[in-house]
Amino acid sequence: MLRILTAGESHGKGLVGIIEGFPSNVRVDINEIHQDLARRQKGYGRGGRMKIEQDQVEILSGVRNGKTLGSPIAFLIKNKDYENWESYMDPMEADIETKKVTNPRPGHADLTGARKYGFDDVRNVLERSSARETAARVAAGSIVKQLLKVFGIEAAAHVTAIGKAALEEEIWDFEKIKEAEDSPVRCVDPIVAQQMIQRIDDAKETGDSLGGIFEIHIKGLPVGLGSYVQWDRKIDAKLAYALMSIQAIKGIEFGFGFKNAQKPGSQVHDEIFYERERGIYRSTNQAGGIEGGMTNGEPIVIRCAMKPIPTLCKPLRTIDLHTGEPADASVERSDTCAVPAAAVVGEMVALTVIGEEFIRKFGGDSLEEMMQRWKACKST
Ligand SMILES: Cc1cc2nc3c(=O)[nH]c(=O)nc-3n(C[C@H](O)[C@H](O)[C@H](O)COP(=O)(O)O)c2cc1C
Ligand SMILES: C=C(O[C@@H]1CC(C(=O)O)=C[C@@H](OP(=O)(O)O)[C@H]1O)C(=O)O
Repeated sequence: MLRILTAGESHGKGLVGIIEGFPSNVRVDINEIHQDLARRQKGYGRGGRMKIEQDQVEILSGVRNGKTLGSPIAFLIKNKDYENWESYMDPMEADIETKKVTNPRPGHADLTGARKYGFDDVRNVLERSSARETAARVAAGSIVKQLLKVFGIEAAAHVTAIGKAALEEEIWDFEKIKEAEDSPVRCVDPIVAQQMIQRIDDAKETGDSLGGIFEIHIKGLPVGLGSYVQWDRKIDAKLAYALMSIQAIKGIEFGFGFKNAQKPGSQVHDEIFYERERGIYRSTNQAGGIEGGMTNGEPIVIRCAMKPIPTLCKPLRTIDLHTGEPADASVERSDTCAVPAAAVVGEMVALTVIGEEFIRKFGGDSLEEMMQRWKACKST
């Protein structure tokens, strides 16, 4: 079973990731991990922190001479910002008296985290609840991506809405979606992209923040990842779990999930056809590639809704944790909008779920073993 764990505080020394249950003999290209880390850092609307960091991964174990060993892969991503925070974040000798954060931000983990863990300093919560953690998940996802690529599985993500600026047209062409990479807001339509940029500028100007929607497409999938036989083996359920765990993701749909709810079945379900050369196929993919908790061979299409960033430069009302008196929510610096970055995180997190199911179906010891079983499965 593939398992991924992360550790690390946002302004601590760094982020650590462990990938357990990854097969041996998979070639790992560190430059590709760096490219994915850089993709996550980009995107119009990010704040000052992204000017400080330039995420690079150091692999600590589980890889030898560029190939995986089957042992746990551990890696480190250093936080450059740590040098500015060392005196407050040193694991053994931090100054915990000055610079206490006592005004919890509505929408962030601050208040409930402090009450749950018994802190009088919200810093103890915000450090780990921060989406800085997603850098480690992207690095892990990038390694899983390199395994899946060997089997022709690829993912891409694009942003379909930022605030009210939204794409009207549905885009299901994978190559077109990849073009979103060239857009500062990761949107394939340059006119809509410009509207999105304008919305972000307006929000920044007024001290506000924005959320939006991104869409993930995964192609090249075999039939039958996941299963209908038990509730916790359904692949849509697993994807939803993993994607909802990304900071600020509050909604998810597969295919035309919400639109389909308003249509009769005759206009929704993807009819089944067969041709000798082509095999079994569908002419539509309204289900988004998943039926009965299993991949049906069509591309997976998932849409995720991200709420607006909780830290507002024009702060919302809150209370001072120590006195209970009304106060402005704390603000140091913040992203105005991070939907383009979250799209990359979503892409990578979804690939880790696909990787987990792929390993479950085709065996997880070595790449060669997986290849044999995959080929055998393909020829049936
Ligand atoms: C890529 C990314 C960047 C984010 N940047 C910020 C930020 O700069 N400021 C902020 O307050 N929240 C930011 N968030 C959102 C918070 O981390 C998130 O809202 C918080 O952890 C509370 O969790 P919840 O929204 O899932 O309930 C970001 C989220 C993502 C995915
Ligand atoms: C550090 C990252 O995102 C951070 C996520 C985040 C939050 O509250 O989630 C708050 C901000 O951190 P800071 O307060 O240091 O500016 C973002 O920059 C990152 O994506 O690498």
